[in-house]
Amino acid sequence: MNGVTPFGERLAAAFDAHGRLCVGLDPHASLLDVWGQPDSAEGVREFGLRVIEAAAGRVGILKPQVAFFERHGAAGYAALERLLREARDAGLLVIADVKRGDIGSSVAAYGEAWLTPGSSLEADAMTISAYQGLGSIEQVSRSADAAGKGLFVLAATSNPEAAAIQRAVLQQSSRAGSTVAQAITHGVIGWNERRADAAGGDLGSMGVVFGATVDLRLAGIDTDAEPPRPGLPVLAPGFGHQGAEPGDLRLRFGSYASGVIASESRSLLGAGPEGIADAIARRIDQYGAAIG
Ligand SMILES: O=c1ccn([C@@H]2O[C@H](COP(=O)(O)O)[C@@H](O)[C@H]2O)c(=O)[nH]1
Repeated sequence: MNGVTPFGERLAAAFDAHGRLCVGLDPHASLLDVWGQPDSAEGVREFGLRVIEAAAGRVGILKPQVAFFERHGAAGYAALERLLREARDAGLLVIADVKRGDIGSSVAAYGEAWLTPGSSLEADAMTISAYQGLGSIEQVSRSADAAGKGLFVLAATSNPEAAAIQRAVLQQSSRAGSTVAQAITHGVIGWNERRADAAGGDLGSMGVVFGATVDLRLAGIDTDAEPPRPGLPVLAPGFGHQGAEPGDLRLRFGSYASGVIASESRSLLGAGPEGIADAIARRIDQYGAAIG
């Protein structure tokens, strides 16, 4: 062990302290308008600072959607750097929703940008895709792990049009006969199991993205199976605006429920700067009741 606290341990502590709500930071142009902010880099920065102020101390996890900062070019990235720093300084675990994927050496470079301690874009975890093969994320998985960072690999995403690809059945490889979503999920579970031999911990540091709107069984994921050990972190967008509700959490995720991070963006952000703190507090209570 190199003395860093694994992401999975920090996530488990965030669950214990604040429950499983994750506030999505998605400064859509229409929301900036509601918040009285211009659609500019300054606007997304001010919007983000207020969201962080409302989230800090109430919730444990923040998920900035990087696309809404990238819209504003270099100045948008400068705003995001400031927000990542402020959020982490305020004690929030930050998952950068960047969805990067490429050949292994290029994904590793994305990992250096977002997960290197001290880098200007440092987050606690990032979203990635393995559609160029599970081997393409091996290198970034090792460096994330060494830095105590986390990864969330797209498996069964919330958008309905993803089903055709994610439910497709593999023809070759040791996972022939599995759906794409299942092969990715089992690859991630296997990675956590191998790490657990060395590191222990109740929750792994590598997770998957399962949309809260998805019937996971149709994607080949058995939600009645024995829960994985260590537990599997599941980043679950789709609550709120996309239609899933806290009461769906156990129903949808079954034996994966204990690792679920329930992510909501527009449904909270739409409350505006005056209402967001109350909206967050209400949702925390509802998720708490749903998970028991
Ligand atoms: O499967 C996925 C993966 C990521 N997302 C992202 O989450 C938020 C959802 O926003 P809402 O306003 O709560 O609908 C957004 O950043 C997506 O890019 C997802 O929706 N589904």
